[in-house]
Amino acid sequence: MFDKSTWIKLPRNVVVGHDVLSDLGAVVDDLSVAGRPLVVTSPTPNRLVGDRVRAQLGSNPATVTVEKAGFDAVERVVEAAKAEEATYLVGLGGGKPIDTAKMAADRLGFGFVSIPTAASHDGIVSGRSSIPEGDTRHSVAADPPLAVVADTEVVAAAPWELTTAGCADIVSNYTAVEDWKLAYRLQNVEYSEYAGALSRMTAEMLVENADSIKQGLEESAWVVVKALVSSGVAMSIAGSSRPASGAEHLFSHRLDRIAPDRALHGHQVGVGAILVAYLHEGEKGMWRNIRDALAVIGAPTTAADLGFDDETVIEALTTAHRIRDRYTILGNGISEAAAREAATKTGVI
Ligand SMILES: NC(=O)C1=CN([C@@H]2O[C@H](COP(=O)(O)OP(=O)(O)OC[C@H]3O[C@@H](n4cnc5c(N)ncnc54)[C@H](O)[C@@H]3O)[C@@H](O)[C@H]2O)C=CC1
Ligand SMILES: O=C(CO)COP(=O)(O)O
Ligand SMILES: [Zn+2]
Repeated sequence: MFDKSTWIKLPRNVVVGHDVLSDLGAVVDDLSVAGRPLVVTSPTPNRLVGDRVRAQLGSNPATVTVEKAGFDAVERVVEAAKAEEATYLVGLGGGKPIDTAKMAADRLGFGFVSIPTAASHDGIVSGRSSIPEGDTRHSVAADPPLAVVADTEVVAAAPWELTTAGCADIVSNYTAVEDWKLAYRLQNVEYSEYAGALSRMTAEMLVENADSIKQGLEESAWVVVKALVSSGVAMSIAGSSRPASGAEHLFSHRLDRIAPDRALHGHQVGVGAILVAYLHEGEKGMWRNIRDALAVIGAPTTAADLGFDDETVIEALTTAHRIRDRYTILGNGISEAAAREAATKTGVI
């Protein structure tokens, strides 16, 4: 008897482009969400476009400003939503307020709208939240946004390193998919050909366009946001972050525990992808293409670029497998000698 089933949750409206913030009211109307919104943002995005967003939402919606991500912030948003009798949330800003809104919406059983002001990683469109707590970080499943409204004029004006971090998060899909396939072959982990192919194609298209991704060009923001959307869709199809998160993400999550907020998520996973590609295929493999693409974009390719010393990178690489139960090329852990060889041969240290 055929007994398979799948449930793919996707955003209903994805609106990307020049001045699309002016369409926000229409996008929300189209969702048919009744009642009042609560805007969840952080200080800079609020200062830059908060008033424009609120004007589009009508009825002068209340705003919660998140300075620091974490479960406390999620709780504060939940309480504010109840106090304001809000019926849906609007996440406005970078990954921090969007993840907070996503988690709070999940807790409340509300829908939420994502308005990214930076293309810093694929969490701005995905159904995953990454919430820090103490020196750990929880990666939690939630529903994806009902709508994504990404104004490329706003995104293009964000600090350039946020965009290069988003690019590197996409480039890291190469190794994430290789890890996923490996887990399928060795551990019989469920693998989706569609999600794997979409994720890899997204990385390939970004790398092919790497030369045209330039600071100050709104077209670059367009290319990167579209890639982040595509990567988010791959995760939705898979029903997990597997298509976009393999050993390079474990490495980054480990760095986050050793030194929180030292470097951007995307930059860490980019350097992780160089190392992990080397571990998969050795000296003649993809790692050079990954490194060169990151270098063209202007993303970090070495430990020093990230602001880490060599020993921290070795520690993170040899202990990354402990982060979560996700089979990757790291298996049950690689030796210090293997980690040092990979990091040295690739020029990461
Ligand atoms: N859901 C997921 O899969 C993932 C979620 N995350 C979460 O995302 C957070 C990191 O994301 P970020 O976007 O780096 O954090 P963020 O929201 O703190 O933004 C980074 C900085 O950029 C500024 N910014 C944003 N847009 C701007 C603009 N248009 N102009 C000027 N400044 C602007 C913000 O004010 C902030 O200072 C982490 O705290 C983590 O919790 C990180 C990785 C993956
Ligand atoms: O960052 C992500 C994908 O790019 C999400 O992955 P995690 O599930 O490892 O948090
Ligand atoms: Zn990521």
